[in-house]
Amino acid sequence: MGHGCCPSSSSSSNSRLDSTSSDSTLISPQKNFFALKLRKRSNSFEMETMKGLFNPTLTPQQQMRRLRHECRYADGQIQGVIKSSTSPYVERRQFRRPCRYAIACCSTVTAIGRDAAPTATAQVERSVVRLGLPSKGRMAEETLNLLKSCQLTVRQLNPRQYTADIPLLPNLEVWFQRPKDIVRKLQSGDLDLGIVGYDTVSEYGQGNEDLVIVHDALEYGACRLALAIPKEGIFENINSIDELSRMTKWTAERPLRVVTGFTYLGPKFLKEKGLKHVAITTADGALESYPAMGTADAIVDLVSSGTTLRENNLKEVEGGTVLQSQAVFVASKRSLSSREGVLEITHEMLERLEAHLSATGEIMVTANMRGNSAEEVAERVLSQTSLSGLQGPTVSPVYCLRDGKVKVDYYAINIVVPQKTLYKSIQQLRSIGGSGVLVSKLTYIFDEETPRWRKLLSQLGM
Ligand SMILES: Nc1ncnc2c1ncn2[C@@H]1O[C@H](COP(=O)(O)OP(=O)(O)OP(=O)(O)O)[C@@H](O)[C@H]1O
Ligand SMILES: O=P(O)(O)OC[C@H]1O[C@H](OP(=O)(O)OP(=O)(O)O)[C@H](O)[C@@H]1O
Repeated sequence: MGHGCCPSSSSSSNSRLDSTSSDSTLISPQKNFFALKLRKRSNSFEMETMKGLFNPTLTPQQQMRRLRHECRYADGQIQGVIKSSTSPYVERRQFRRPCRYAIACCSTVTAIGRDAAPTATAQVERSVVRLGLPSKGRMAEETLNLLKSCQLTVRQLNPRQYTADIPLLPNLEVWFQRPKDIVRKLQSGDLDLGIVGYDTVSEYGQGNEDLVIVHDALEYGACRLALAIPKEGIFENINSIDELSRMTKWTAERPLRVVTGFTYLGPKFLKEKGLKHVAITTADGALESYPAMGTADAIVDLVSSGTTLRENNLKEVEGGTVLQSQAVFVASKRSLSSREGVLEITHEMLERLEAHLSATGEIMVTANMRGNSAEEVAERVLSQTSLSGLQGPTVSPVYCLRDGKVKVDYYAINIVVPQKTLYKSIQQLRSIGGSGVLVSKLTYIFDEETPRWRKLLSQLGM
């Protein structure tokens, strides 16, 4: 596989391309990596950079087509020449409309067929660590918000770009991908870390032992994968999975028709539950409409509030929950063990996530209290049910100067209390003589060493 870059894009026949500046080409030392700079001819200071990775599952032709498409999105008027000089595939393309931009591209794209499996063999050499985040959909925004709350703000220069970074973690690249692709790319080695729903890890990871859950409860994206059947008709008296499996109606000729987007977890679950005559069909959305349309008897789909099921006259049954899900932090064991920097970044991210999540919903309360000694003040505080704090109150003397002498009349107390019981805590503090109460938000609560980190190390055999 060659590596290098083309000179700035060559001029086109309409000679309006201006790309003599070396700035129009950005060279990445990584293989299979492309980088473009789009330069506005009239204003050489206005530049846009696009970075990306050649997708090994696409042919070079498909890849270049996608690249052209992306370039157009970067600016509605971009026209130019795309050139890939060192690869087996070289494209020179002129666009019809007048060119205002020059586009140069360096690549080492190789002719890997579309059907090439995303296995570890397709892994590119790189020194940077890669984190996959959901590019869109219901997980995207909350993922970015969570990272931001942990001071791991993701910086995306252009909303159409698939890459971004986290300034606090310099050796990390962020890749925005569809949740299922994050799981696939962790397995193929194209990503090292990811944040997705546990349902997605389970469905697309299919028990792959290389995937390891680093943090299993990021506290958003909560839902469950569940079997649901119509409330009425033949299912009126069926309220459990056992009752469903005992229905004599289902035969090899007329099986229970189940529609699901979870074609790995769904059938596996039904088999484990002893349902013998089942025909699975797959669909992408609006599964709840299938039973009413008569195209399925049951569905296996995600449920969170249950509204969609209710509105479509469907019900869950006892024992019909395939799995409970929420957002998780997942990693490739292979990357953790062998790629430099992955373990360190994982540790820092895990510590920040845990400390932030521990602090969520907790409030720091500081107050002054008169007393004869720290012990006596502590006793008074501990006599109140809502003032015990995480490990008990911190009580420290407040020194003041009186008649030329240092005296202690007051003690400052610090306690962490749940936000929910804040008002009760304040009332209890006042009742034991607390005054000057300050309330402040907590960013992190760092524990000694997180059990999740110890568990991860043991899973890695460390
Ligand atoms: N009520 C819900 N319905 C569906 N997903 C939910 C729900 N609540 C939380 N989630 C989480 O959000 C994820 C779905 O996000 P999204 O809809 O963006 O993904 P997707 O449909 O898999 O995306 P794509 O179709 O582009 O691959 C689920 O995998 C799950 O973890
Ligand atoms: O229990 P509820 O809160 O009603 O949520 C459940 C619904 O949400 C999801 O659909 P989504 O809105 O993501 O659309 P989709 O089916 O097209 O993916 C899921 O597939 C259910 O249909």
